[in-house]
Amino acid sequence: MTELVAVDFEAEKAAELFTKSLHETGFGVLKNHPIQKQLVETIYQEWEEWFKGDENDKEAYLYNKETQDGFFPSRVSETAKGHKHKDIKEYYHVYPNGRCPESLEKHIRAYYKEAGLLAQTLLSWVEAYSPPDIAAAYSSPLPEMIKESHKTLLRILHYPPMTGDEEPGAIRAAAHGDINLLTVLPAANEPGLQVQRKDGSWMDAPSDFGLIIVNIGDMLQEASQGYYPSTIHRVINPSGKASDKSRISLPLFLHPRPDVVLSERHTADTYLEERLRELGVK
Ligand SMILES: O=C(O)CCC(=O)C(=O)O
Ligand SMILES: [Fe+2]
Repeated sequence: MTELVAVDFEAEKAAELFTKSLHETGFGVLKNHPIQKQLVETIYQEWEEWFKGDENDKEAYLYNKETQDGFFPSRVSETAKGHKHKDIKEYYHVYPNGRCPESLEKHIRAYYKEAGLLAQTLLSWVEAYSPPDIAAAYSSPLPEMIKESHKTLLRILHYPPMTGDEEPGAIRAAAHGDINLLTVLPAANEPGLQVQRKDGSWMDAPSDFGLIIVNIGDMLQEASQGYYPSTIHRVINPSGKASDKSRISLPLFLHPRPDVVLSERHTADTYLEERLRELGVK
C-alpha cells in the first residue's frame, strides 16, 4: 500500500495539498491533470518496439558524452552513487537540440512540450508555497529558471525482462536521488518504483496508469535549503510471472539554464558536472 495520495489537479486546494506532500515526502502525485494519457500510451508502445528492435539501429544513436543525448546501452548504464553494480536498464535521452530517431520524433517532442508546460505550473506552486525566507533566497522565480533551458531532459527508460543472468545484487535502478530541480514521471507500464521513508523503510509509489508522479531533485533541495527534500527512490526487479515483462518509463528531468545560481555554493552547471562524473557517465 502506498501512502502517497493523488491530488486532483483541478481541485481548489490542489497547489497547497500537492506542495505539502512534496515538503513532507519529496514526492507528490497528480490525477486529473492536463497530460494526455493516449499520448503517453502511444510513446510507451513506440519506444518499446524501438528498444526491442535492431541493435544496429540503436547503436547508430549511441550517446554523445559531451551533449549526453542519444542511446545509453545497458553496458554503459548508470551506477548509482555509492553502489557497485550498474543498473539493469537501457535508455534514450531526448534534448531539444539533440538527436531522435525520425519515426519517433513527433510524439516524443509533443510530450516534451506538454510536460514542460505542466512543470512550469508545478514550479509556480512550489514557489508560492515556499516559506517567505526560503523563497527570498531563490536567485530568480523557479519557473523562470527552466524557461528556454536546453538542459531539460526527457529520458525514455527500458528495463528489459529478467534473464536470470543478472549480477547478484543488481537491480533495475539502485537507490538514488535525482540531480535536477523537479522530475515529472507518468506512472510506468509496470510497478516497481519505491520511495524511501524517513525511517529508511520503502513504500511503493502508486502505479495506476494515468497518474503523474513528481519528485524533488537535489538542485531544488539545494535551492530551498532542504525545505523540499530530494528523496531517495529505486526501481526493484520483478519476480514470478512479471519477470518476463519489460518496463518502460518516461521521466522528464527539469534542469535550469547552466548559468542559474542555485545557492552560494553552486550554479546549475557546476552542480550537474560534479554529479555526472560521480555517475560514471561523463
Ligand atoms: O523508472 C522509474 O519509475 C523511475 C526512474 C528513475 O528514478 C530515474 O531514472 O531517475
Ligand atoms: Fe530517479
